[in-house]
Amino acid sequence: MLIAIEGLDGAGKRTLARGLHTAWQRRGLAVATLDFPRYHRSVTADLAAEALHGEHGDLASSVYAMAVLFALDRAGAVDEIAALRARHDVVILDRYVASNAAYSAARLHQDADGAVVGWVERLEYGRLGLPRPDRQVLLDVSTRLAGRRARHRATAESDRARDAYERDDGLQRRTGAVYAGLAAAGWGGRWQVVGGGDVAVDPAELAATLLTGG
Ligand SMILES: Nc1ncnc2c1ncn2[C@@H]1O[C@H](COP(=O)(O)OP(=O)(O)O)[C@@H](O)[C@H]1O
Ligand SMILES: Cc1cn([C@H]2C[C@H](O)[C@@H](COP(=O)(O)OP(=O)(O)O)O2)c(=O)[nH]c1=O
Repeated sequence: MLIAIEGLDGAGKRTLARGLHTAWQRRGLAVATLDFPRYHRSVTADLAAEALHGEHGDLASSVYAMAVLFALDRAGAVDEIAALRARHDVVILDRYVASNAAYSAARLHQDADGAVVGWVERLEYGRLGLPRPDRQVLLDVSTRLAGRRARHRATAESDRARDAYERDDGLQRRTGAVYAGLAAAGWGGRWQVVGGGDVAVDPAELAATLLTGG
């Protein structure tokens, strides 16, 4: 089973991915987690991060160029995803293709049925041959809470200074709206929205629901 966790910067995706990982392991399942972008393992991922921290000239100003970098990072992981799936019952992806759709549409002030969302779908699921996830989990926390956590993390961890996307409150708000639209439309497969109203998500409970298909 391929499960993608999606949401805003600071939504708590990494924390939830760890919680799901532990919950499934406790049930005796073989679990693997893969984070995107694959920092320090993929040059394209590192270039994208560096661009979002002000390097590489006007690279970050191009929505499509940034999306191509993130997409090529994933394209380089197609074999790795297949190998992980072959050896595990569940593979958790911390961000996946829908991140590109949501952030790119938000940057262009488009919504979930805008042109760039279709372009991401054709590029990544089409040309680059990325597998569609069995389930996409949208961790739907408010922009306010996600922003507060991202700011806190930036002060607590020296290597986590906020990047251009994280500093842009308007972008985060629009990204949240696009994510909601993608989930409502079932973009790229089935979605489960959790955490709405900033309620705490119980990973063990969610792990059980995802397995039973509820
Ligand atoms: N449910 C939660 N309750 C309280 N703090 C949380 C929760 N989830 C995440 N955090 C904290 O918020 C920050 C961002 O969480 P993280 O999982 O790294 O988010 P993301 O991967 O979505 O950017 C971290 O400092 C984390 O410890
Ligand atoms: C994976 C991915 C991330 N992004 C954006 C979301 C984030 O704002 C930014 C960095 O990804 P993120 O996973 O949040 O990295 P960090 O650990 O540095 O916080 O890139 C895309 O626009 N498209 C993608 O495909």
